[in-house]
Amino acid sequence: MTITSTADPVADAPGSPASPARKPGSLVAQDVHAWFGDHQVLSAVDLVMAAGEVTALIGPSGCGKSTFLRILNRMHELVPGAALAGQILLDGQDIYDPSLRPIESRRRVGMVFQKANPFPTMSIYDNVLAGLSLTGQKVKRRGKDNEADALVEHSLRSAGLWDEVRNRLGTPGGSLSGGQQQRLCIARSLAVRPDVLLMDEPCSALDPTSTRRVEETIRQIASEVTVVIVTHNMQQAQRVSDRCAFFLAAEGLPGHIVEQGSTSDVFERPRDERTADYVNGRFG
Ligand SMILES: Nc1ncnc2c1ncn2[C@@H]1O[C@H](COP(=O)(O)OP(=O)(O)OP(=O)(O)O)[C@@H](O)[C@H]1O
Repeated sequence: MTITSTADPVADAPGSPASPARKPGSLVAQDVHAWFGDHQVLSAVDLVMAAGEVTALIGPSGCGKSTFLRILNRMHELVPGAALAGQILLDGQDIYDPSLRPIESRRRVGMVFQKANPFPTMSIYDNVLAGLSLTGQKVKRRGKDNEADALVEHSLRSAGLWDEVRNRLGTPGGSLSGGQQQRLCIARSLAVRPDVLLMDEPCSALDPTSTRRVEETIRQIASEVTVVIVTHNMQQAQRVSDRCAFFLAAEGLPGHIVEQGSTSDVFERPRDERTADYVNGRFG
């Protein structure tokens, strides 16, 4: 798919990608319902994902966590037959407002996927910058006003990868280990200066050591970008998140949030018996 943009390509405008300062956004889901054709998969989801916090979405397979994540950056509407109702407010503005272009919503709310997907033959350096053209942003890459170098370094530092790749920025992204590739994808997402970063099981393809590095990265980036992460790993949810939402889809019914709260409350003092059973591994 070719994405074209009419965005102003002035690189040094306020809020341009070259400016390193970032501000986490607050995301609020209000009364969200979702369907694939006639099949309703989410019902009445209300969730506040506070600025600068990590929110974990947990729950058994098929309860709608990934669907909810895709609704948060308008990727759900790309699925044929998909529909939704409700509101997603990013810093108070509905991302589905007709005046806001989907491409802008997807820049402000980035996504990191289950399997790392760098461009394998493209250099590490160019991989970091690859998201900019897709979102209509430009940075000056040559001459004394070069802004790209600083942006690449800042993004790789934020993603916890700089020290490992600083001397090999010209080598292909595909030459990195799986865990490094996932952190490269996080750097690529950060380079477009999102307010929120969505992560769909970002460690499920990684070994325990790489998983811990990505988890450290998630904690580090939370000061500059709000994180919403789907995970099946209960220890991971406890290690990385500030707040948790437990989704469940009872037999034949759409998924909904059974319980949400601080991660310590959800794990140590769950109010609902089903939450207690799930977080203690008794089902799912
Ligand atoms: N593209 C699609 N077309 C039709 N139905 C879909 C599609 N994607 C998901 N579904 C259905 O929507 C429901 C929720 O799926 P979703 O992937 O959001 O759940 P999940 O909680 O993320 O599951 P998992 O933990 O296994 O990834 C499931 O019943 C699933 O079969």
